[in-house]
Amino acid sequence: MIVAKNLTKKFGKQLVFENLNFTINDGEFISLVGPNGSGKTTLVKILMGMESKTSGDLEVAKQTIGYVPQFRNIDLDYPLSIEQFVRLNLKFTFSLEKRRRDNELLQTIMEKTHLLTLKDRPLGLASGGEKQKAYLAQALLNDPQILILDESTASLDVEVKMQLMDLVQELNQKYQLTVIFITHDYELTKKYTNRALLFKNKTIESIDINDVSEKMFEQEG
Ligand SMILES: Nc1ncnc2c1ncn2[C@@H]1O[C@H](COP(=O)(O)OP(=O)(O)OP(=O)(O)O)[C@@H](O)[C@H]1O
Repeated sequence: MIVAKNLTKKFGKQLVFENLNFTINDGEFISLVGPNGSGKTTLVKILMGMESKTSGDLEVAKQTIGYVPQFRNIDLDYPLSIEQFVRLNLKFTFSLEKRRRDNELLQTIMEKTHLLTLKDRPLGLASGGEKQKAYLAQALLNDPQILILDESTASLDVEVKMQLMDLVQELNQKYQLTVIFITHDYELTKKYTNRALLFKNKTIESIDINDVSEKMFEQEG
């Protein structure tokens, strides 16, 4: 569970948001919505311990967080295969027993993300959707209870976006994974998420999914 109490963030004199109060329950699929610069990434960074808060509290029960970043361009001659790339998130160990368990875990994750048949494909030659699945698999390797998707679908075409979101939905439903989806996409919010947290006027509002409207996705603050 994630609980924010009067959470405030300033960069120097610039107020990003103030007095955020919200709760995210285990197993929820939440969208984090708001205009450019409203503080979505900053909030997520505070959640992951990468950025400090100015005041208030943000409590996260002892849970591991997996982070799937925005789509990245990868050179065509990037030297790792999909499986080798996913493996980067495994800590090196001399223990043979630990290595055996890591390999089993890797296989399970590759299966869950439907990457087994693609494992030897060079990452640089993989399609946008396949790359995104590889980032997802890498994030899942730490067995997170919370998954953050940072506009992960932004530059994918509609069909591929849906495939990725279907997969995340499957993980959310089967394993009670909490998902926080940072997005500017109205359709995906409506189709996949249970609730929206909307940044507005430097604070945050919880919006029932039935009340989420296209207007909330307009970019002007
Ligand atoms: N390290 C930093 N130092 C100073 N200002 C920052 C820093 N990081 C972010 N900001 C500012 O804080 C505000 C919120 O930025 P943030 O990236 O959280 O917005 P966002 O809602 O994620 O935007 P977008 O939808 O464009 O990704 C912006 O005005 C940004 O310029």
